[in-house]
Amino acid sequence: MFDKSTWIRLPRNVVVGHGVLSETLDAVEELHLTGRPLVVSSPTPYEVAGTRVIDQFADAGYDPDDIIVDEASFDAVQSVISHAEDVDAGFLLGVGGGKAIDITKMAADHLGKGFVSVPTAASHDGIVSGRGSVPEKDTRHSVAAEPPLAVVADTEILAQAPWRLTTAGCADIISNYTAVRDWELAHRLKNVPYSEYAGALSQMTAEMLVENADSIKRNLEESSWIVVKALVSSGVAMSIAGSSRPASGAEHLFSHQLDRIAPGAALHGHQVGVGAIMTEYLHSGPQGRWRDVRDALAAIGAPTTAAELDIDRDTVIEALTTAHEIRDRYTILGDGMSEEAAVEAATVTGVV
Ligand SMILES: NC(=O)C1=CN([C@@H]2O[C@H](COP(=O)(O)OP(=O)(O)OC[C@H]3O[C@@H](n4cnc5c(N)ncnc54)[C@H](OP(=O)(O)O)[C@@H]3O)[C@@H](O)[C@H]2O)C=CC1
Ligand SMILES: O=C(CO)COP(=O)(O)O
Ligand SMILES: [Zn+2]
Repeated sequence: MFDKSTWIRLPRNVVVGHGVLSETLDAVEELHLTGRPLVVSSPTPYEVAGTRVIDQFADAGYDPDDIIVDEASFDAVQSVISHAEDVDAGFLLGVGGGKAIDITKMAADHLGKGFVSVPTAASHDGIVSGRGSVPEKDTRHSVAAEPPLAVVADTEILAQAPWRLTTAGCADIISNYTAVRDWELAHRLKNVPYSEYAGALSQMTAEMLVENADSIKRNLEESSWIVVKALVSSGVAMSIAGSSRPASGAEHLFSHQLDRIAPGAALHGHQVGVGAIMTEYLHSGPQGRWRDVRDALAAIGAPTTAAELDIDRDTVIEALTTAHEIRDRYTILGDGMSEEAAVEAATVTGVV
């Protein structure tokens, strides 16, 4: 008997373009959401976009409330949940980078309330995904969360954000190459469920971004357009898969481990990009495609070395040799790299 079933939860409205922040109210009203809007943001995005979103709702007769979060943690999620309950929020808008958006989608999931994603940086592919990524002690959880009902991505705002945030988003997409390789490997070796559609979409998204690398330039708003479309596409791949597998493999485990050992040193996207150079080397060997990954990152101006991440050699080696412990996700790292092998991979690829 055929007894498979799946839920693919995708946004209804994806609004992308110059000045579309002013259409947030329209995008929300079109969803028939009711009650009090709660804007969840972090300090800079609050200034850049949060206040304008609040004003829009206030002018339209809503009674918006807001809360500022500083870190991606379960405590922060809990504080948003408590605040939303206190003010009787009807729906939540996450305004910011990956941190604010992840916290909001997890809080909305717990509350059973609608969630709207308003990215202020094209820095990560969690803009659309129904996953939240949160560190806790020695591990990092990829949690099922409320996918956005609508996404409002204003390319004017994204283009005005620091350029390094955009190159981080590009690197998060380029890392899909190795994430899909790891996923295929886990399927073959460990019978992990694999979705051909999600894998193909994720890989195609990375290929299209690399093909468009020449058009991704500082001070060019069209760059934000190209990158945010890729981030949306990658998030859709995660939604189809029902996991972050299409966009998160060993290169993400390496980055998550860096977040523990060297917190705040570099952006998520930049770390996973450098991780992808080394994990591609592990997949395909010295003559393999790791140079293509490195060159694609270099072409868009993302870091390709530990020094560019502001991380020292020993930290890279420690993160590589311990990354497999972060979570139960089978990757090319298997049951762990020896120190000698980690030094070899990081040295041959020029990361250290
Ligand atoms: N759920 C998922 O599927 C995914 C989740 N992620 C998660 O997302 C996070 C990484 O996202 P990222 O965006 O890099 O992290 P942050 O949200 O921490 O944003 C990075 C920095 O950019 C600042 N910022 C954001 N927007 C602007 C702007 N318009 N102008 C100036 N500064 C701005 C933030 O300011 P401030 O300090 O004030 O916040 C912060 O300092 C990680 O926690 C990662 O795990 C990543 C990919 C996928
Ligand atoms: O960053 C992600 C995809 O780009 C997903 O994060 P996780 O590794 O926590 O699932
Ligand atoms: Zn990522």
